[in-house]
Amino acid sequence: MSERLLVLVRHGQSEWNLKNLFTGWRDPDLTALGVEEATRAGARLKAEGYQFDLAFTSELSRAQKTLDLALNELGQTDLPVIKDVALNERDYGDLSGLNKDDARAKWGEEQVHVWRRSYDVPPPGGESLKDTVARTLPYYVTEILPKVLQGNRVLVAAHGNSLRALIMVLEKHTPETIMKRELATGAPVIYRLKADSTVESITDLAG
Ligand SMILES: O=C(O)[C@@H](CO)OP(=O)(O)O
Repeated sequence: MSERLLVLVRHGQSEWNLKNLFTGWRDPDLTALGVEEATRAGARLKAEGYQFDLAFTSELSRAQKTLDLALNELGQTDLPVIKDVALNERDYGDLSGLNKDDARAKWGEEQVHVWRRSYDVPPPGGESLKDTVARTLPYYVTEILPKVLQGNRVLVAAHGNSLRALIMVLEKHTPETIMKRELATGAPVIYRLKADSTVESITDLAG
């Protein structure tokens, strides 16, 4: 029987997560803690007995490095890896590089929360979650999902908001409930899919 296994993991802490800066498409490296989180993610997956046939990641180094570190722990450094811009973080536009607390002081707590977590209000010059879904979902449907349904065990290392875009569909969130769905760095979320591509089970390896 096919496993139909899909594991999503957000990259480990980045330099800009640590500095509390809006990151989006900017390309900071992982911190030492981020390296540790990514390594731990791979070790957790290995301890639970997971192995993979294929991996996907974004074109940003924090996600690629997280994947490399996890695969190293899994003993799967030769796994085929597909990198695509469709899995990049949500573009934060003009907010990229700004400090989140400075932004709250300038535009107010509520406005910044709306930019960060609302479904369809984009930050100035950037993408809303809805815009992000519009590029990640077609990629998921055409490139990732068919591989899972064919029986490949698939690992995806990407970003808080590009993964929330996929999770919105997988977990059937509404624009309201997705606002509260946070994803911890380096914490794999394991989905088993049914043959009709809906979710059979979810296991969160957070903590
Ligand atoms: O800065 C970013 O790109 C994201 C993810 O770290 O931040 P936020 O949680 O504000 O969407």
